Parts: sequence; C-alpha cells; structure tokens
Amino acid sequence: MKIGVLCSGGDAPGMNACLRSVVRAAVSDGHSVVGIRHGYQGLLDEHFYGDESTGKAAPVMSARSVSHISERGGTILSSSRCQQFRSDNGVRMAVSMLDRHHFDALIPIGGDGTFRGAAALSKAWSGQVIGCPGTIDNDLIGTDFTIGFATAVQTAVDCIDKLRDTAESHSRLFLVEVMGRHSGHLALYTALAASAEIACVPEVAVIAAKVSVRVQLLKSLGKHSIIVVVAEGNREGGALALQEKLKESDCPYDTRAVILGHVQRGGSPTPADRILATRLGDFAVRSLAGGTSGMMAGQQNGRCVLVPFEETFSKHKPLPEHQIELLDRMSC
Ligand SMILES: Nc1ncnc2c1ncn2[C@@H]1O[C@H](COP(=O)(O)OP(=O)(O)OP(=O)(O)O)[C@@H](O)[C@H]1O
Ligand SMILES: O=P(O)(O)OC[C@H]1O[C@](O)(CO)[C@@H](O)[C@@H]1O
Repeated sequence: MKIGVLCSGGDAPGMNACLRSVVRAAVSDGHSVVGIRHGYQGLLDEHFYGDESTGKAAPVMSARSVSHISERGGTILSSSRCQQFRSDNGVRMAVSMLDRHHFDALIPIGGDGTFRGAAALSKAWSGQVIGCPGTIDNDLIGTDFTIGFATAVQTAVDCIDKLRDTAESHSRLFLVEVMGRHSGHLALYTALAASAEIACVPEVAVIAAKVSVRVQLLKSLGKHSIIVVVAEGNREGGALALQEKLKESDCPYDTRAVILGHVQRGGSPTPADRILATRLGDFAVRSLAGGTSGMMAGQQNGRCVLVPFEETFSKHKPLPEHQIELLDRMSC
C-alpha cells in the first residue's frame, strides 16, 4: 500500500512520535509512506515531505527519515488550518490529487476539525482513511486521551507551580488562562494536578458572582493564595474579563491574570504521550490491512479501538463529573 500521512489543526506534542510510528510500522509491514506537508493544505498544493531536497514528486519516507523525532515537539511535517478543504470543491481536489499519485490510504493526525475533514474525504474517496487523535484539547469521544493532552497539562502545571510561589509570597489571587475554546478538559486536569482552588470551564455556567462568593469563603478559611484556572472558552470570558468582574465584586485578594497561550502546545512530549502516539500510529497502520476506513484509532481502558469518525465529534466529550467535585472538596 502507498500511505499518505499528515498533521492538521493545532500542533500537539507527540505528533512526531505518531509519525515515526506510522512510518516504522508501514516499513515493517512492506508498505510505503509519503508525508504530506501543512495538513490538508498540502493535499491541495501537492506539497510532500522531502520534495524540496530530493526534487522527486512524493518521496517515500524511509525508516531512518524519522530517527530521533519522538522527543521533538511540534510536527516535522508542519500543520495548517485550511479553509479551502472545508468546501466540497476542496475535498474533490484532494481526491483527485490522491488518485493522481496512486495513494491507497491516508492517515490524518489531528483534532475534531481534522476528523470532520477526514469523514468528508472518506465518503468521497475510494481509498482508506484512518485518523490518529492529536490535539491538546482531549475533546474527542472514543479515546480516553488524545496525543498531546498529557504534555499540555504538564506544561500548564509547571507554570502554575511557579505562579503559586509568587501568589503565596504576596497573598495574591492568580487567574491563569489555559487553552480550550469549547472544552474544559485541559483546564480541569490542570487545576486538579496543580492544586488550584477553582476551575472555570466552558461546560459549566461559572458566573463571576459565584466565583467571588467562593473566594470569600476560601479567604475566611485562611488561604494565603488562590489559583483560578480559566479555560479560554469560559462563558464569562477569559482570565482578563473575569479579573475585571472579580474586582467589581470586592475580591479580598490582590489579583493578577496570566494567559499561558501557545506555550501549552510546544515542548517535548511526556513519556505517556510518546507511548500513546506510538501505539496509535502502529495500530492505525495495522488496521489498514484489514480494509478498515472512516475510523479513528483510539485507546480506551488501555486497549486500542476503532471508532467511526462521526462518533468522535458529533457529541461534546463530557468532563469527568467526579473530578469537578474532587476539586471543590480539595480546595477548602
Ligand atoms: N467540517 C469540515 N469539513 C471539512 N474539513 C474540515 C471541517 N472542519 C475542519 N476541517 C479541516 O480540518 C482542519 C483542522 O481543523 P481545526 O482547525 O478545527 O483543528 P483540529 O483538527 O480541531 O485541531 P485542534 O483541536 O488543535 O484545534 C481545518 O483547517 C480544515 O481544513
Ligand atoms: O493556533 P490557533 O489557531 O491560535 O489555535 C488555538 C486553538 O487551538 C487549540 O489550542 C487546540 O490546538 C485550542 O485549544 C485553541 O483554542
């Protein structure tokens, strides 16, 4: 088989480990792999990994071409958010490119948007499409965790541990904004791991007045410092907006807002992300041999599973309720 592989949407730590796994598994099973640059944009532009240096159209990636990339953040293939691919015409163009270059299968690595695109492609194209979940958002149903999530939590926790030092020294309240436009997984796991007092997530209607009451209570319990983790998609706004509202409600602490931003997407993946990426890349390649298509390769309770693309994004992945309660109980 000739397999195309691409990274799409926001980059996530572990995408390189997944790419290495796809290439090594394919070589081991006698397939050839071509890397596509810049996600779906590369499908439309016929932009392949290595074609700049070899001058060859669609050069095959050797096992050695992916040596020592697992530890690197970002993606060596480059990623993109490609508007043109969202249209029927964009998908048709991609199909004709894949056929012109005689691809048999495609492995897109990305988040929910990437899988929406993959679902459209697998309906329009006769080749096989199997996706690997790569996003720091952990917002895909059908896999316990997405590649990159664990590293992003680690990065955010490292930052908050440092902020706690200064928060304690100055008796301050820090509002720390983490990524997550529609999903609070990153905010909730970060808050729990960093022993934050409060998490404001898009899934729960956290109003500033309620946060304020909670903060007053924590003050009365003798807390020197408070960390509030705010998902960027929080309904009352991000960290800066919430800071303004808290000030209006007589917050008993001096407050500061910190936006972690894209720092959460970078850096070397944790061992957990490297292992997840390696398992899922290998599983995606092995699943192709069975003729499977239109599926995500995920991991549930330690087992590799195949989940139809539509199931991964058609519903919102719920937050673990018990973790919300746990955070509340621990913060007093
Ligand atoms: N409904 C859709 N139909 C076709 N293609 C889509 C659709 N939605 C998204 N895509 C394609 O997938 C790409 C990646 O999607 P998006 O930008 O939403 O990132 P993502 O995969 O969700 O990753 P992240 O979680 O990091 O944001 C888009 O740029 C677009 O090319
Ligand atoms: O790089 P961009 O386009 O600013 O993307 C930001 C978005 O991507 C994500 O980080 C996922 O990768 C979201 O949490 C965030 O809202």
